[in-house]
Amino acid sequence: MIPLMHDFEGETVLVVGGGPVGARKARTFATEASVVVLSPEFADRAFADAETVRAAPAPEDAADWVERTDPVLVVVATDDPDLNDAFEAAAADHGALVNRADDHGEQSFGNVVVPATVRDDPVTLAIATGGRAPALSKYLRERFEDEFGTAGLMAELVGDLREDLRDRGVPPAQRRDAVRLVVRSREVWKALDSGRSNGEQVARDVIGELPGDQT
Ligand SMILES: C[C@@]1(CC(=O)O)c2cc3[nH]c(cc4nc(cc5[nH]c(cc(n2)[C@H]1CCC(=O)O)[C@@](C)(CC(=O)O)[C@@H]5CCC(=O)O)C(CC(=O)O)=C4CCC(=O)O)c(CCC(=O)O)c3CC(=O)O
Ligand SMILES: NC(=O)C1=CN([C@@H]2O[C@H](COP(=O)(O)OP(=O)(O)OC[C@H]3O[C@@H](n4cnc5c(N)ncnc54)[C@H](O)[C@@H]3O)[C@@H](O)[C@H]2O)C=CC1
Repeated sequence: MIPLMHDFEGETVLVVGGGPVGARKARTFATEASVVVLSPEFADRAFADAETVRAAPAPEDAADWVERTDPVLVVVATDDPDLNDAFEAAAADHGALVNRADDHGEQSFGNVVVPATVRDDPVTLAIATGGRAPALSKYLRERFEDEFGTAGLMAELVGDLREDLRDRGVPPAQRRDAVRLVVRSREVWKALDSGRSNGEQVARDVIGELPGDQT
């Protein structure tokens, strides 16, 4: 499977099933999309600012609910496999993507998997195990969060640096070398722990050491 990024801003995501898993997926997608959670009962969990709709659709009602809510993605997270099948089919008919929380097998076209995600804007790191060991995805996410808590700051710093070097007319090969030096520099990472301006200062020192003729 090949990960791709999807922009859900301004879109609707329908989550079917209000258990702990439905709640987790609702929180994931509510960071960007309008989320509707459809379920007869809701677990005592946070659903972020998702709209919760109390209903217990039967499999034959699935198409109606999908038409009515018009989602680009349907997350199927009930404990009823027949109902999950019906919502998967309705999503496909509607041209929406589908995420089945109860399936770790080979995914057909239009079926997507939700990875564990490290987010430190503008950095996004997605982790998956081909459905084999989601608990490992979670553990690796926690490790990366601990290890690279300043990745977002580094991305901002490097983004500004690239623009600055471009504006100053530095040729592409030298710009690339400079950027590579900065992102690989332990000193810059360390300096970022005490803030952006420290990181920036150390980055400038590191670039100063760049031989002009390096390719
Ligand atoms: C295929 C996939 C489909 C999908 O949901 O997209 C799927 C499927 C299933 N998960 C199951 C179980 C668990 N899932 C988690 C946790 C997460 N599961 C997530 C994704 C995925 N789970 C996709 C594959 C991702 C990959 O490739 O790794 C994460 C990463 C993202 C998210 O869901 O938000 C999130 C961590 C979020 C985070 O913290 O960052 C835990 C850990 C825990 O709860 O502590 C357990 C219990 C331990 C265990 O069973 O391993 C079961 C069995 C259910 C049962 O036995 O009844 C199935 C169904 C099956 O395997 O058939
Ligand atoms: N992908 C993942 O990370 C994981 C997936 N799972 C799978 O996801 C499923 C859901 O997990 P949990 O939330 O822990 O289960 P759960 O049993 O706590 O929640 C199921 C939810 O579905 C709702 N539901 C029942 N009938 C419904 C209907 N007609 N329409 C809409 N909603 C209905 C229930 O009210 C409940 O809120 C499990 O059956 C399991 O197969 C479980 C753990 C992790």
